[in-house]
Amino acid sequence: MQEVSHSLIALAKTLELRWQSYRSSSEFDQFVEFTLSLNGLTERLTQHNLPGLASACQELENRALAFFTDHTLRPVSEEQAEAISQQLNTILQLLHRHETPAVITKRLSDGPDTEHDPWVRQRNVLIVSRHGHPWRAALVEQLSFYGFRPHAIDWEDEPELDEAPLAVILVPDQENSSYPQQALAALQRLKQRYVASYVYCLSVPSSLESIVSLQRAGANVCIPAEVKLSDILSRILDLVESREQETHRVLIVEDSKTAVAHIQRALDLHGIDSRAIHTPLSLLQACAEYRPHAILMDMYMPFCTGVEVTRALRQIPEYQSLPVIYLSGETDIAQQVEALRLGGDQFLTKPANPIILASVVKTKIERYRDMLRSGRHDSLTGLLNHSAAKGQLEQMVRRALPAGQLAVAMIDIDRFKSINDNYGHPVGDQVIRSLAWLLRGRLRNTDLIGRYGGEEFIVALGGVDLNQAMHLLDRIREDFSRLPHAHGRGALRASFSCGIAAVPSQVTAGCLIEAADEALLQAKRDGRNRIVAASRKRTPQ
Ligand SMILES: Nc1nc2c(ncn2[C@@H]2O[C@H](COP(=O)(O)OP(=O)(O)OP(=O)(O)O)[C@@H](O)[C@H]2O)c(=O)[nH]1
Repeated sequence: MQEVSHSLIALAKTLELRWQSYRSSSEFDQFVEFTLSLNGLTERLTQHNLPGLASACQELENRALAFFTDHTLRPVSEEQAEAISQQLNTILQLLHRHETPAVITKRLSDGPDTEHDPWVRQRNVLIVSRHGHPWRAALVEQLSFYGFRPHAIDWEDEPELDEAPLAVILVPDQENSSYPQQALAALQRLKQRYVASYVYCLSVPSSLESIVSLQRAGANVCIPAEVKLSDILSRILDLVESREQETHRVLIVEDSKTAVAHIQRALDLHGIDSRAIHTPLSLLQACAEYRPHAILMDMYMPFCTGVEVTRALRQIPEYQSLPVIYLSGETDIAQQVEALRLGGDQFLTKPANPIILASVVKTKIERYRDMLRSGRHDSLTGLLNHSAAKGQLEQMVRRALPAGQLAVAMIDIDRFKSINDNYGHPVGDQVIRSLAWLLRGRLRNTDLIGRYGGEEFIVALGGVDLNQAMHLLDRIREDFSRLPHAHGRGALRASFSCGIAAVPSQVTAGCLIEAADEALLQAKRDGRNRIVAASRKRTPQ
């Protein structure tokens, strides 16, 4: 946690220094360096799930980038520089204020009933609506269950919060009609005060005019009128779900050493790892060893063209969708189109602007990762699916043994068939999703959470022993049993049973799952809505 906030603050410090260097020298090169730092900070804020701050940074970056393309704007006027200084100061102040709460502080609590249990995310969400709006109470109740601190205010009220909210949710009085002036004014006021908070406007009619006016006033997300409350919650929960931080690996296929140095510098500045090969003949070996997430391919090389190499690469199933970005001095549009038709993903003209190069590479890699992820994730809940969860558990066991700690819980919703039978499948699905959100909201990013079967989930907690896991999951069990699930005639309550096993009693992923499953069956036999610890050491088959 410390490490994360320090790295953000260090980046902010560099940014500030670069801006000061530019201000004292007025050299455009320094301005470029400042923009590069800004871009790095935006990326890092996105990775740290601070979308509000990231978009504030992005806005400043766009403002700065205008000076790259429009030469008539240079040198930067005093007035423009002052505006940039102010925008930068606001971002830096917010960043310092966010320093601790910005990062999810989830660690295993030593004492079970401490007031501020670190496993629970205490993050403010501001709901603005007319007094007594029916959605207000429902949002407050649901958000509290998932570990948020909701605050509801009327349109004209000033919020009294100890820190900026993660999100602001605007609920208009009338569904599916344009936001009245009073709501737009409140939105503007709040956005000015909480620059970094993410603003959701609910029940927005599908008219371009309405969406544009809300965006101008500061809305980040406009949710159409037909979207249900449960889906709105899922979007807010997605906001806090951190993505695993992974490095981006890029393989450069380029015969010119100068071009390689230029590209590697640009990638390096943006935290992208790279390796270069000077001949396409060693491409397959480099791909196997380095496992790149994208390839930057020169178009014209001594042995063959980039297009030929890419076509050959696409014959190998493993590399069929690996992003390939061509780099060439080629400006002939027809040639570029042909190159893309033959298997490339993007064409950049050399020498590429470093910011554009890094941003294209990152975008392509993110899309590629999303595509890979979709095969590993369950579509109803967004959690890891059965086989991906098993694979990840095996890795966690390997990392934990021989001396580390790891606990595995199998969780199964009680009498789920009767929920489906009495209230219908869509309500059953909603109960499954609610449990997924609760687990996502309460567990650490490093924990494994998977949907193991229909209404069965698997959880693996690294660095945690059996007793600690029992305590933690029991709190989640208790909260889940109190959570109301809306249906056509009111709300129902559900519960789950859970079995837990841990290393070192169990020494393989298979043994952990079997032992936890056996304990889960015992929990069902003992009356459900309870947690049972595995009692027996299993021998690996
Ligand atoms: N709505 C919905 N139902 C599902 C899904 N996957 C499985 N189910 C249903 O979940 C039910 C599971 O029922 P059972 O295994 O008999 O167990 P149970 O009713 O939960 O009872 P206990 O586990 O003994 O407490 C079956 O009726 C499945 O059809 C799903 O994705 N959505």
